[in-house]
Amino acid sequence: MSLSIRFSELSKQFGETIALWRVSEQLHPGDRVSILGHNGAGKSTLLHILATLSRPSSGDISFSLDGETCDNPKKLRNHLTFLSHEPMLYPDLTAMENLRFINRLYQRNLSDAQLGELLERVGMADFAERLFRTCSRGMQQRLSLARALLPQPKLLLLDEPFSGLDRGGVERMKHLFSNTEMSWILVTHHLRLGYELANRFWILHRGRMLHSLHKRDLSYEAYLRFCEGSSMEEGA
Ligand SMILES: Nc1ncnc2c1ncn2[C@@H]1O[C@H](COP(=O)(O)OP(=O)(O)OP(=O)(O)O)[C@@H](O)[C@H]1O
Repeated sequence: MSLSIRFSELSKQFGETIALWRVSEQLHPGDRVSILGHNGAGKSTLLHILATLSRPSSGDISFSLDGETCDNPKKLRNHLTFLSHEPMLYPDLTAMENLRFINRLYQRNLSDAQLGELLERVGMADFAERLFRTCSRGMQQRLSLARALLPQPKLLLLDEPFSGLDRGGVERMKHLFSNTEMSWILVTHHLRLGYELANRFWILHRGRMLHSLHKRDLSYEAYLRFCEGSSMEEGA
């Protein structure tokens, strides 16, 4: 199963605020995109629309599964998952119980051993029996990633996935995002990580797509200059 997205002239307004203005792009299977831009540039707004969680005020967006147009959000959400600021996990369930619940929700039939392996991949194997509400912020972030990976999506939408993670957590996520056939779209203020991991870059500025770049032939210095053009500061 492959997933592609094409959107054109997408705009989103919240009352008087123009969050996105006539943004057009395409996402092909295997694309790894970093979305960059200053605070309020429209990155999360775009990600929410791509996640089918928000509708644009105007413009067109079309999703294809194996080349067939699909406009059923429920079906699409089986193939794309979203790691947002909200953990979307149950505070009074343990890490493992949360994964069992998500497993049933997506009807994936993974065994406890497979769920254990997933916890291992995100570095949470030692905390399988810990209640989610008693997990530290970084642990919660790791478990949120496990939730997003569990359905084995074709596209992972990632809003600041590195926030709250220690160095080991960042390294694990880097490894996961570099060694996957999944497409992903990453919103980040970490310019270096955004460059290292992605093969495409969408730079937003005041709701507009200022630059859409491919990594081939684009040095880190040149990339930084494009980012600086939208007056961003380099992240850690
Ligand atoms: N639900 C909302 N209601 C009203 N305004 C909103 C809403 N969501 C976003 N906005 C506004 O839309 C604009 C774009 O916000 P968005 O969250 O997409 O930016 P961002 O690039 O993700 O910013 P940041 O880097 O700070 O997370 C901002 O001016 C924001 O205040």
